Amino acid sequence: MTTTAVRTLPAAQQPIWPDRDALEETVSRLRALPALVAPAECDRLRGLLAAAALGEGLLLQGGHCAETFGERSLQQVDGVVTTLRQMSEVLTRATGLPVAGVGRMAGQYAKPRSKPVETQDGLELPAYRGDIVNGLAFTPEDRTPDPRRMETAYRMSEATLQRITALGATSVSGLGAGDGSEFHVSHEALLLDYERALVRIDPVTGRRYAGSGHLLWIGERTRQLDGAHVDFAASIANPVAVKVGPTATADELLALTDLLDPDGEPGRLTFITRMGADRIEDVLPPLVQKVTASGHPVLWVCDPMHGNTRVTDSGVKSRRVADIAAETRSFVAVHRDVGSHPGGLHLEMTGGHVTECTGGTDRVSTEDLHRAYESACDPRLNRSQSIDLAFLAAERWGEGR
Ligand SMILES: O=C[C@H](O)[C@H](O)COP(=O)(O)O
Ligand SMILES: C=C(OP(=O)(O)O)C(=O)O
Ligand SMILES: [Mn+2]
Repeated sequence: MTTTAVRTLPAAQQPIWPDRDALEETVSRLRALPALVAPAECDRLRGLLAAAALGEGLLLQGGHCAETFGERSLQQVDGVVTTLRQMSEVLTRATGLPVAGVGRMAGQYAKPRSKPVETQDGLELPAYRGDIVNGLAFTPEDRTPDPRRMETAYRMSEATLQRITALGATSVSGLGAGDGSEFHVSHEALLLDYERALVRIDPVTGRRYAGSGHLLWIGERTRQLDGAHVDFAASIANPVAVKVGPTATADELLALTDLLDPDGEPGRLTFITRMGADRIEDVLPPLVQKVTASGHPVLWVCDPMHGNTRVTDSGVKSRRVADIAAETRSFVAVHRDVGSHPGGLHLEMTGGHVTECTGGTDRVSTEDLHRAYESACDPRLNRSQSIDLAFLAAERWGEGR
């Protein structure tokens, strides 16, 4: 498909940029910048995901719902990477399987929203769509989409990758395979002006790679078969994932495998299911059965966060660790029943002591939520709740081995 044709496909969840000149300027500047990740690094991750898809490994993907701009966000990188590493160790010890650590990091700046606008005290403004689009403060200045933010997102991603490298958790080629310190980055490929501007051709192979992150996923709200996001994912050689919610049908998933992984190459395509603890046991089995029967070697991963969001009586978005644990348990049980491999976890989490989800060893209560609610979007597991979940997962995954 030509670039012109790609641009005419419907693209959900895109901002309306008021300043078109600034958009064009920013896009041409981004086009001239180097890719943030290298093709060989993306291929290396694809290899790790292939092992997981074949039952010989696990994916542990985690980080903030929405990364934000500024120094504070860079300071939080260490906590997320360290927590993911500790969780990986717990999982590897219990299962004997290598765990591919992948951050929701260095590019997780764009958010799809349920509503395009937010109203407070009679004032209606555009919804916050992530720091790459607009600001969180409820003012007309902040909420007006500003395309120049895309260049800031690039610079912040660059600084985040440097920080990860400084931690010795660098991805890939440099540190060599299998030494336990590999780390890759991922984000939702939502903002197409940004993603398209960072696609680069690998001079070695001539293949097109997204240069914005190693693994990109398509969200639940933008996975339309005839939409621009799926088309974009089909056009790049990186490993890709798709979020799969409870309304997905087996036919849709089979169509996605045909569009995104026509050659059935393990490691190319991951389905991240996010059904909700109360629905997973009804809706997941037929999907897994039919995709498995088709012979496509997709990697199945559980996001136990997005199907379990609730709004408290005081209007705060939260999640219960008990629901997150229950969906994780059911995910493993469903795959064991079908005979497929439960391939890992996708989490919204942080290394800090936030109070956004309730429960866990440190017993965060609904009353505690206001104490340290720092997320710009969805509620994350704090450090201790993340480690709790790693032990729960280790128990479940360890049982069948
Ligand atoms: O992170 C995911 C979505 O952006 C988020 O769940 C949407 O939340 P909303 O319903 O507040 O728009
Ligand atoms: C938007 C997200 O999830 P989903 O597409 O599954 O709703 C997310 O992962 O933050
Ligand atoms: Mn989220």
